[in-house]
Amino acid sequence: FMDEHPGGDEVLLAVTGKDATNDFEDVGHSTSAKEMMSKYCIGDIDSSTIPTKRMYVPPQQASYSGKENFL
Ligand code: HEM
Repeated sequence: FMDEHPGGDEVLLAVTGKDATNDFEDVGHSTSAKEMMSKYCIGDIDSSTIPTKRMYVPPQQASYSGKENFL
């Protein structure tokens, strides 16, 4: 989906490994963008497994071997 995302791949990579709900909502995505979500949904998070203490999770960019190799 990164190659197809109209907002580009960098914004998606910046929120890997965390709940990106607020990031998604802050952009003000269109209704059709929200409908696309169901196509890409791989599951729901069991809220009872969410740690009460917030942990900082840095972007998981190290394993991405995409276009930065060509820059
Ligand atoms: C599977 C999840 C996502 C889908 C299906 C999606 C889909 C889209 C679509 C269709 C657009 C074109 C504009 C629109 O129709 O609203 C768009 C634009 C954009 N998206 Fe996403 N998006 C997703 C996740 C995210 C996330 C997590 C972020 C931020 C971290 C993000 C940031 C943006 C930005 C910055 C734009 C450009 C807005 C503009 O130029 O006006 N998107 N996205």
